Amino acid sequence: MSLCFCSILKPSIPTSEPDFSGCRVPTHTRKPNLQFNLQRKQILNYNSCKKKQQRYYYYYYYLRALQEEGIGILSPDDTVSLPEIQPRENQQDAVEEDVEAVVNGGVSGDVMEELPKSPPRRIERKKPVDKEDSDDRFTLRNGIEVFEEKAYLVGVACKGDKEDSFGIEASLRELKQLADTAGLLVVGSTYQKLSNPNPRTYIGSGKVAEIKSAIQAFGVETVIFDDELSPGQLRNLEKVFGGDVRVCDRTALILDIFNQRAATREAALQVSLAQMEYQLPRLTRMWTHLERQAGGKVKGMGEKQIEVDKRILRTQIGVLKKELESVRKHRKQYRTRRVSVPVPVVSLVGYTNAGKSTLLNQLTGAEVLAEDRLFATLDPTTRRVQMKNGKEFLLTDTVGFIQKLPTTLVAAFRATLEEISESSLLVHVVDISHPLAEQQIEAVEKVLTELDATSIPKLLVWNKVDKAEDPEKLTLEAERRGDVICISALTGEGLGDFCNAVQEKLKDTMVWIEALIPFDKGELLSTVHRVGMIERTEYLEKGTLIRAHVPLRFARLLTPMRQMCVS
Ligand SMILES: Nc1nc2c(ncn2[C@@H]2O[C@H](COP(=O)(O)OP(=O)(O)OP(=O)(O)O)[C@@H](O)[C@H]2O)c(=O)[nH]1
Ligand SMILES: [Mg+2]
Repeated sequence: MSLCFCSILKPSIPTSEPDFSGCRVPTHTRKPNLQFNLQRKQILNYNSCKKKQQRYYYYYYYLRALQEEGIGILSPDDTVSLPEIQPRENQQDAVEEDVEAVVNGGVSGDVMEELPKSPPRRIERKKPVDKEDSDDRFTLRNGIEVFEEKAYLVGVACKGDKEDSFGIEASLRELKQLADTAGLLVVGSTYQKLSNPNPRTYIGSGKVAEIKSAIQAFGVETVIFDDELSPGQLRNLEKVFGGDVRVCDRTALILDIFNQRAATREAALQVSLAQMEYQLPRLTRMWTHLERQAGGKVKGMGEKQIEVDKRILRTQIGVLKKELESVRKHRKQYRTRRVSVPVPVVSLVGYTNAGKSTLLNQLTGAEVLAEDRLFATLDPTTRRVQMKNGKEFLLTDTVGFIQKLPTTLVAAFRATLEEISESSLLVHVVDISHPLAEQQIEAVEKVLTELDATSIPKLLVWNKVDKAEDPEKLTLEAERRGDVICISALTGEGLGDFCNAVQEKLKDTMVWIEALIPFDKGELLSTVHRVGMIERTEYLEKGTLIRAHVPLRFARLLTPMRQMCVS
């Protein structure tokens, strides 16, 4: 996994070829999916990585990224040629390391059933054989071979914390899913109940010691906290856990997933910007090595460097913002064009993995990626839905929400989410088979409030009824409530009812008009049929008299004909 604490600096990968003899060339030779800051990612990973094989892996892809296109922030003299390193002959397959799990670990309370138990306290794990241990952990993700870092998860349940309706165990389960999505290998987890988080280390000193022993026992490379840590807490924890262990939080993890998945220029820019803004107060760690290398003799050198870095980072944030602005201008023009077509826009919103993209695909034949992973969709996709009765509306798939969604990301995706705020109707898709469906609904409502989208009419949809324990009971409950539709986006069940419900809801968002449409404006009449709801038609001498519900924008277009009617 490559946590994207994007390096913003001139790369410090040596331009002369380092000694990688005996290292394995990545087996997947597919073209790496060049992301906006892939080079920077590889450089930082290279620098923070101690294992020779891993370092070679990052070096290899860094060079490939350079060779492919030369994107990123690099000066021309950084270009180096790909070293010709022969893979070793008769390379042995990885040898499974024998880790003996022992009970009585240091986990307080019952953590997730499916997560491995806590590490042994007393029994020391055999020291891993570097190469074999690494070889086993190369996997292919999104077309890029990545190294699965070993991760350990940590949560804190604060007493009297009403906001955390998910509960610490469910929240950690979700964090594990996020870690899986990011390509990490979760080896254990723990949590602590506290009245207040420790301002220095977030968790108590006993828990810190417990995690330290887990790090040694499992060879943990990354410790992930379920909540956002302050830069100070991050620094202190890294100090206690030791220089090689990376400490990060949920926000950094989500940012990394977004970074891996950003497919369009706008998404890549948004994520890069959010990463840099997240990175700015946390720069310290990258330069502690200067102090260490100098053996303390040139104290303060790292500190000066941090100031320089911060300045560079701020400049780059400015550049990114400008670039993003121009991309957004284009998007706005496109949206304005679309607005001139008076078809109502319906947006799918909901918790990540609820089935939004599957629903869009079922209704429109779109081929949006839908998979059992968190944050499969980052960019909005809009398609036209044609109903059997000839009516139509535009359906937009959007990025999924999650509890504890970092405010930086909500802000970063605000532009993309403008799609939502300009919709006539929001369809809130819920995975009703999920044990925490209610809590997920609340989390989505919270984000919608942050986005000022509460005034837009909503339709609640219970998806995945086919997967629910008692689908019949759910259907009865939905009928009793009257404000929710039961569907299965996967099997297509209930989609007819869904479209009718959308139509009904859209009607509430339309305005009532009476207009006399001249016979030579036939196309206007057919538009009314497609996007509005005609209740009465009368053929008069001067044209067709209609009484109908139409979208507000379209009503404006019909103003002259509405006046003709009055006269
Ligand atoms: N059993 C069942 N599975 C479903 C249904 N709808 C979606 N899924 C599955 O749920 C998983 C997530 O579906 P997506 O459509 O990608 O979910 P999404 O809401 O777009 O997720 P993000 O893009 O991550 O926000 C996929 O594996 C789908 O096949 C359904 O009605 N029934
Ligand atoms: Mg999706």
